[in-house]
Amino acid sequence: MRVFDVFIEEDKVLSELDIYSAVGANKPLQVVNVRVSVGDDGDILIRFHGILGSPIVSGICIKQAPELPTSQVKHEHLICNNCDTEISISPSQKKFMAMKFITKYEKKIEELNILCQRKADECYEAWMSLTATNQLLEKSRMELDNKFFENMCLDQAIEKLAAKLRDVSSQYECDKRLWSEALDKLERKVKIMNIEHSQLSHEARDCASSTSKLSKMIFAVQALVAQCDDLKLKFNEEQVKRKKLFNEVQEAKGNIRVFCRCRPLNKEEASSGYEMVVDFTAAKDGDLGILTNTSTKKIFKFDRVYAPTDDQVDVFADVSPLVTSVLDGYNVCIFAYGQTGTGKTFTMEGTEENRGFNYRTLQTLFKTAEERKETVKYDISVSVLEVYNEQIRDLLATSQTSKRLEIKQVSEGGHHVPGLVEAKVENIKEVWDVLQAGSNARAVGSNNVNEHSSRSHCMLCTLVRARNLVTGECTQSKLWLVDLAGSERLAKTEVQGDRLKEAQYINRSLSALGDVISALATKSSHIPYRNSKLTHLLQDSLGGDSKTLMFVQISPSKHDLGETISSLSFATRVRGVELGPAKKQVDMVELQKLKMTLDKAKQELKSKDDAMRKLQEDFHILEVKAKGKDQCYRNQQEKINELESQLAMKTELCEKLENRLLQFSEGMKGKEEICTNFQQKVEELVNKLKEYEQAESMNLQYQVKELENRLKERSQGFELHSSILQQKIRELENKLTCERDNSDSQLLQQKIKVLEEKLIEHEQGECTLQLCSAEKLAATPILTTASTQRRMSNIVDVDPPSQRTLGSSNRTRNQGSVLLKGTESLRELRRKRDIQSKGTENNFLLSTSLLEKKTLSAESNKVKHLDPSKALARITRSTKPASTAQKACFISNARVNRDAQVTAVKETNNKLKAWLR
Ligand SMILES: Nc1ncnc2c1ncn2[C@@H]1O[C@H](COP(=O)(O)OP(=O)(O)OP(=O)(O)O)[C@@H](O)[C@H]1O
Repeated sequence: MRVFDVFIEEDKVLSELDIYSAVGANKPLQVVNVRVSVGDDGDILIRFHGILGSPIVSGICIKQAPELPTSQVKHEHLICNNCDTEISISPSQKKFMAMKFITKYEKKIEELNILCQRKADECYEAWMSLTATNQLLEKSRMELDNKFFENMCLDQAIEKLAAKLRDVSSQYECDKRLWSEALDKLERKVKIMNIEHSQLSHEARDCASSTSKLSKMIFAVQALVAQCDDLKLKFNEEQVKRKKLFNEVQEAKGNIRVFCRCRPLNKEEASSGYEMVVDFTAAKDGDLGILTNTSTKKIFKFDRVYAPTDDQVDVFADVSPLVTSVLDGYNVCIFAYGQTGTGKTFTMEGTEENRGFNYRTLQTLFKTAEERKETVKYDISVSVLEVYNEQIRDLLATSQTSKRLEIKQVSEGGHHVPGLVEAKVENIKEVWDVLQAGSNARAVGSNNVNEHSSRSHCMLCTLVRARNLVTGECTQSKLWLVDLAGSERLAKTEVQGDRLKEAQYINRSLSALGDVISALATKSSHIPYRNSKLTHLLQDSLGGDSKTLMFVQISPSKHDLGETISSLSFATRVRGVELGPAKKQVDMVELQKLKMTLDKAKQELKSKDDAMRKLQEDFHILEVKAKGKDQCYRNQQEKINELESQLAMKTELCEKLENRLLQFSEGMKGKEEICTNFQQKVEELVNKLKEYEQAESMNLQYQVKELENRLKERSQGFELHSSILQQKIRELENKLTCERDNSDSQLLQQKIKVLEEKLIEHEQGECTLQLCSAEKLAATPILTTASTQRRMSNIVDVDPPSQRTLGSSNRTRNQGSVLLKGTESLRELRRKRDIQSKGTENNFLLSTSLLEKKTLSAESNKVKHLDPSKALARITRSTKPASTAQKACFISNARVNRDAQVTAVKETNNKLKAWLR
């Protein structure tokens, strides 16, 4: 496409100039603001002013313009300054001259541009160093801010810690107060409890002292009571025994007691096939049935009936009370009557495995005597004898003498056999030895009925001498245990000679016994005791005041039925004998003495009873008192125990609380130490921060001063340079006025204007930098938290587009300024900024300077034919936007500058016009 038709208006050289983007393109490019000129040497110079980016030009088509006819050429005239003559010049000459001037001016402009570029570079370098310094400064500020922030954090942490410490200390104080109050309360309670404890202890001590006396009295009374109780117990025991004996006496009253015992069938009888004729169905009631034949049964009644199955123990259990009555001073006679071989010896003597009455009786006597040894002293002696053929034979005599033993009466009712051995026995072993000796010495023969039957009456006499230690009563009693000889009828035995004689003696003695019993039964005035040795010996123990027990021994065999019935009949007769109540065999001499002692004892007992009664009353009173005291003491003791337990608990609690208090106080001490350490650290940090700030501020001041000096120097140099430039411009203006008629003057003027604008902007940029440094200088020494924050916020709030707008508006408004007035406006601006720097924010001026710098940079980029946007970006990267207030201030300042510049440009234009006129 054709860019323009005519290149030079007056002297058309080129008619067309087409630019193509591709070789062989049909249409040329449409390019705006491209200027083409032809130099003196005919070179064509093409300027692409409005091109953005880097387009490739592939081809340029130039067409030479056709020469104008002479009639169309206009001749101009020049007037000589010396002679005022008109000199006609042709357009070509004029053109040549203009070209010369233009070339000259262009060279100058180029030089100025180069100079300006150099200055711009210097300014840029200065700006860059300033930016670096600013960055350093910013970094320092950031560090300072960080430090400040850290300091703030530390302050906050300290405040928090202090608040915590305050809370803890307040809590501690509160707790301490509470604990101290609680401790005071506890101490008061403890004191009260201690007082109460001491009072109670005192009371307890009093009680204890009183109780000791009381206890003494109690002990004494208790001893008396124990004695009394013991006496009572003994008395009761005696009473019981007496009652028992009384009952027994009552039982025995009037009758000789008869027990019937039946042996079992022996082997011979069993083998012979003899039947049992004894019925024991009613044996418990004392009834014994004898089957006389198959249809009839004869009943015999006795005190006790023992079956063959009853052993020695069972039998003796019923006899033992009678035996022990010997110890009470009664004469007792127990004899076994019955047919030979019915078990008389078995019952009285027994065997080693089954001991009989003799052994068991003496055993019981010794046992009872031992039991009563504290109250009664017993002397027991034993005599063993037999009556054989009416002769008394001492079975304990070691040597048989020819002298016959005779029975002699020693006192009323009392009989004695002089020369009879009375073996004093102390224990049961001695008794057994004695019994064995007697048994061995007993004459044992054999006959047809029972080869082992004895043919003599074996008699064991136990003489008991008793002395009551309490009452002093003395008794002498006898116990006769008699194993009678067999009672079988003579006809049946068919004995002859000595055996017959033995049998006759036995029968005679047994019939004498029967006579005595009959006499006793009939209560005859004469009892024929002396008819036989047996009855004579048993005189004091059979009938009268004595207790008699007869064991009738029977055989169960049918073979012995007749003898059995005979024995039972005899026993029945004996059972019917009423002897009357038994009497104690008391020694009369001793009796008198005993009566005396009894009276005395009674009197003593009476007095003792009275004393006892009094003591009992006193004891009762004391007991009641003691009980009351005991109760009181128990209550006091319980209270003491309770108080002691409470005291222990409280003491434990106090100890625990004290321990906790100590622990807490130790913890508090540790915390206080930590807090003081923190405070010290914080103080150290604050001092360090202050020192660091001072050092930083000093450094910054120094750097700013250096920059200021450098800027001053540069501004001075720039002023000098600008004054030189102004002079040159004046010269150029002068020259231009000379060529006012020249057709190229307008173009030159425009170029000059552009250069002036650039110069003014450059100056403004320099001034702004100076102001900025001055403001920094003013702002740096005093750094406060608020100002820093405001500065930060202001930097953030800057609006880049507005800056650009302002920059562009400034640029457009300054286009019409005049160079001279521009320098004046610069001075004015500096003055105003100096004033403003004292009252306005540093950042505002910094941003203003940055905006100026941006404008300058943009213009300088235009000069350097560089991309303005890049230059602007480079500048804006190192700066931060200003706030709205700052923008307003900046706009107002810019307006002032602009007005001043406009007025200056107007004045300059007026002057130029006048000068040109
Ligand atoms: N109750 C009994 N239980 C068992 N055996 C008995 C019983 N009674 C007697 N005997 C036995 O009968 C036999 C004769 O007894 P024992 O010699 O005692 O009779 P006795 O009447 O004493 O005769 P004698 O008149 O000839 O002396 C003995 O062997 C004895 O062991």
